[in-house]
Amino acid sequence: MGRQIALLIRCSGKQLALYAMLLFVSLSFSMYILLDFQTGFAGRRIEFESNIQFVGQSRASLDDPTMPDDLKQLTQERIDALERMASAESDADLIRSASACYDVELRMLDAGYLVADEPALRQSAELFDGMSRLASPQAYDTSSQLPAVLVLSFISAHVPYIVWLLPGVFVGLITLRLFDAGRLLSRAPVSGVQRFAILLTLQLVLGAACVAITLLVPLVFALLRNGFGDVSYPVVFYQGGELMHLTALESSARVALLYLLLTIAISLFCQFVHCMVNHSTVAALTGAVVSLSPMLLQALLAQEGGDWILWCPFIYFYMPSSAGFFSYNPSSDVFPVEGASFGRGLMLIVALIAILLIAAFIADVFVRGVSIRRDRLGSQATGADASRGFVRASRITVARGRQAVLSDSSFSLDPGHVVGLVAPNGCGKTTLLEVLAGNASLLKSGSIKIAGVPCSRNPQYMQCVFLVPGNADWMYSHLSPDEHLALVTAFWGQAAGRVYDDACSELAEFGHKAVRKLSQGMKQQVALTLAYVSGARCLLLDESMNALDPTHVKWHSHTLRQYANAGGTVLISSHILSTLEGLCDDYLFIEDGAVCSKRPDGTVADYYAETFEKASGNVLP
Ligand SMILES: Nc1ncnc2c1ncn2[C@@H]1O[C@H](COP(=O)(O)OP(=O)(O)OP(=O)(O)O)[C@@H](O)[C@H]1O
Repeated sequence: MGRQIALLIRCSGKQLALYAMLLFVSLSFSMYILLDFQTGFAGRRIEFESNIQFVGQSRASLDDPTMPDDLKQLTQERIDALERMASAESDADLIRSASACYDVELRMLDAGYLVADEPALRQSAELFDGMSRLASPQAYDTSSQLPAVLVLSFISAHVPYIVWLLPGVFVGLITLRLFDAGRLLSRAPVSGVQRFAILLTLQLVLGAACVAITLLVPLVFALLRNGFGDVSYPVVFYQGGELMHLTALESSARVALLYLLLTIAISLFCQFVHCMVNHSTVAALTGAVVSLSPMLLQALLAQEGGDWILWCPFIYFYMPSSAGFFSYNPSSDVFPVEGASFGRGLMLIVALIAILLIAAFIADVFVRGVSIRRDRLGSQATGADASRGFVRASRITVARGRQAVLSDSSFSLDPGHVVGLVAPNGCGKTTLLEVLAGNASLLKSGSIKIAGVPCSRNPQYMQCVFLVPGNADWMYSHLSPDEHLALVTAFWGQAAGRVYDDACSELAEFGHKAVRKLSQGMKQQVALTLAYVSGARCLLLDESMNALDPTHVKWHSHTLRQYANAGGTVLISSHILSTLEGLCDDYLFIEDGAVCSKRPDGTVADYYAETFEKASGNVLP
């Protein structure tokens, strides 16, 4: 499994690089703006300066003989504090005298001499008291003065919340796309548990890489611009009604931890949704929309906080709130709800991730497991005339939704045979190939067995069979043929023989190009080579040679013959009957909604004309 995961990580490397580039451009731009951003303290300084203008007025009021003595005393103390602030030579002096000033104002408020917003005043007094107790309190006016490490929490507070969702959605999208229904790896012979473990590990590794990239961009930027700074720089803020003290490093570590957990939660949620809808884009978008809930909850919180909100893990993902406010700057808007704390949030988030993990696992393994149960039931049906053969279909009825496509059909395919599948458009060739390839949900009754294993997505069955669909959508457009070959070798784990080596060397010329840049014929060459490399004993080819040039038709016909001679079974559908003519030993025709096995006396083209064209009266002059 390690080899498979390592390969998938390597295959995702290009997308990761693209992510890093996009992020670098967008974050660098916002960082450029943010690094000159005024911190809250700049506002405080203005406030203090305007207070000092009132010193003169206050001093004059001291001459009023009617003024009570205790008020005179308090006013004098306030004037002293404001004057100390005005002449403060260091940040420490400024903060300590501001704290003394708030303290006097509080006493004036208590004595009934001051009319003010009491909660705000008390909070400011407490914050400045907390700051003034720090060993070296400092007051930075702009973000470009902050220690580099603190820029992470500063950025977390200012970058739009949507940026923090990007890695989770991105990781969800690129990992789940690999296993989307119909894609190459969705048919890999791995168990549900193994696939789940692969996806989970991939999400963790890529998620951690994305988080590292996202945090590294502002960190490098800040290092260049701000210098290293002091990692023990104090951060003071309110949380759940309590004054908190953190160092810059602790605050940034909280940001990184929350970010990683958020990424895991989103990608897990995407995986959970993917089990239900089997569409990676829908899953990733749903994950993104749900992940926006912290913003909605914050909006709710601002209006009315209720105790219930404390039990919503999503609100703790709101990083400016949970990780400590972005600087020394005293803040009162961090978790206004009493009882909310980072510790509690962490506990709830971990519980949420555990629940998502279990839910995704159950959905992934058990929801898909339904088809296995049905297949077991199907396998109990006894065959009428299909008692031998490597592939055995016994009285099968196949339907797409309510529309029956094939009814009550039995046939068998022997090893060493190349069998042509012939019928007019829409008769059910593709549907038959899909059901033979393990899509048991199409099988309504009867049984299909390959090498004695009942049709299902279970690994033993999927190991025996390899379907090459008619179009190239099942391959990964951003990966090269070489990467596809590596995936098939890693997941199917077979690949042997000279013929397969020859097929691979045929691709050497364009093996490094992304599949989306190949022509139709080149894509078909890649697809056929993947089939040989899989080592599956039964190949199902859906019009897989229609775009090949005559030379490649000859080459692959020869290869398929060798493949059959080595004990393989090939079922190939095509409308180009001349291609089948020189290649096939037997034929399956679909007539009147049922499959029948025949070896026509004359050419297959004559049989086709006789059976399908004359029957429909659709004969050209
Ligand atoms: N995805 C689908 N959803 C619903 N019905 C489908 C789907 N694909 C095919 N069908 C229906 O199933 C029937 C058989 O289609 P199928 O694609 O198996 O035929 P075919 O013989 O492969 O045709 P062609 O030669 O044109 O490729 C058709 O009636 C078609 O309308």
